[in-house]
Amino acid sequence: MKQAIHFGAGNIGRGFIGALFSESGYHVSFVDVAETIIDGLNAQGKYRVKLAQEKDESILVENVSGINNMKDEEAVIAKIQQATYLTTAIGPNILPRIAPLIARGIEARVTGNFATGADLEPMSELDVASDMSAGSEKLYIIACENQIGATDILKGHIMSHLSDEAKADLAGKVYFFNSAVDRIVPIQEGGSLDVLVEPYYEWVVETTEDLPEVSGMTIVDDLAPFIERKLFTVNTGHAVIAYHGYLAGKPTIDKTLADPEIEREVRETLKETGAYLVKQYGLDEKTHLAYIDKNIARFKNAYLNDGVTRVGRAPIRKLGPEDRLVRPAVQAQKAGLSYSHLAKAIAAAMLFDYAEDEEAVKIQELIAQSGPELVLKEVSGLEADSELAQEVVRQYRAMKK
Ligand SMILES: NC(=O)c1ccc[n+]([C@@H]2O[C@H](COP(=O)([O-])OP(=O)(O)OC[C@H]3O[C@@H](n4cnc5c(N)ncnc54)[C@H](O)[C@@H]3O)[C@@H](O)[C@H]2O)c1
Ligand SMILES: O=P(O)(O)OC[C@@H](O)[C@@H](O)[C@H](O)[C@H](O)CO
Repeated sequence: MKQAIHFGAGNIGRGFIGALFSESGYHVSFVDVAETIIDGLNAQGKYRVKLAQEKDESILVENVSGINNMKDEEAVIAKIQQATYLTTAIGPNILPRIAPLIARGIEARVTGNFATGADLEPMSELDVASDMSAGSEKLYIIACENQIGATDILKGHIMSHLSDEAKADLAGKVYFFNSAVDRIVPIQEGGSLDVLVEPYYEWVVETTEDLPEVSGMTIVDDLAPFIERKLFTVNTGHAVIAYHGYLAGKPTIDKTLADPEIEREVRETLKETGAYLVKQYGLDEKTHLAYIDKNIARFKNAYLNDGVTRVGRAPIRKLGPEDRLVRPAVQAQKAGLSYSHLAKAIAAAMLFDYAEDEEAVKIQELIAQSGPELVLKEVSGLEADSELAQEVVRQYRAMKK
């Protein structure tokens, strides 16, 4: 059977990427530190992806297993040697931590070093033949994270752990492609392996190579408009709802959007990112407005029960210079476009004082030390005298009252 190895058996891993590989005839080996999930995958070998909609509908995901990378690095290395695809959905902050192990797998694959062979599953002649016809002598690596250039970033970490011999031998054998991944998958309740997901999905991969078929994967030769359109519409909109919802004491995204004031704020913010995207990528304005409407309808899906604290999670990452709030605001300012609603969203993110989120706690500590200006400088790369930083601080002080 064709092999895919996926790092991160969480919401998107099981609910989206792993499910697509399984549907495409791959055996999916999930790599994770969550013992219960890994044990469950090995015990059951299957789970269901349930659609968050009125009609009861679910998809059976089969041919799955799990490896705990804290306990069995050799099994991960062995799987990397067999895989056609290696994907991640683990969170941008974790990519540097898994890179050394991925590098060991690649090293073993391209040079033969480190290979124990002990954990390699025997493949039938038919499997070998079908793998060769699918091009499995090549390994395709795709990071599926909400981050611009996530695969390039992962590649940089992997390269720093490879020997010169392996680096020289990668061409034609190991490929790295950036991607944009879109499907809302909330935190799962109940502890089963099954995953509740929204019906909509989009997975866009940037390459000019001819890839072995994976259902649901869209290939483009330039990802920039896709990832920016996604990140600065779906994720900007989501973040605005999460941070304003949190401040208003709302539990979920759909319940927050039921407040017409907040819906108006979301639309105004997305008009700002939209004006930048339309100008930058020559998008058709009407089509983009329809894209905004479509996403607001997705956010209203009450079957998802998606918490504002999940969507607002990791505010240091979300306030980063290349992320969903600061980058479009900086770009809008540079282009002479309006950015006041984005500034308000940045201010709201700095007021996200959720005690169970380590990054939120860290931001509150920085603010307590030296005010919001320090966060904007240290986290967002904005100098205190920039117009954007001044507007954010003004909004922050107004909202804090
Ligand atoms: N959930 C969504 O709606 C959604 C949609 C699109 C993209 N994404 C992106 O997908 C990525 C994953 O998000 P998620 O919602 O699935 O998160 P998640 O927390 O559900 O899954 C992440 C998984 O990674 C595992 N993990 C953490 N550290 C690890 C380590 N060192 N080694 C191995 N496994 C480790 C965790 O145990 C967890 O199972 C993020 O980049 C996110 O932005 C999420
Ligand atoms: O995953 P994050 O923390 O980058 O962002 C939270 C949500 O906006 C995100 O997970 C969305 O649900 C997802 O990106 C939809 O495709």
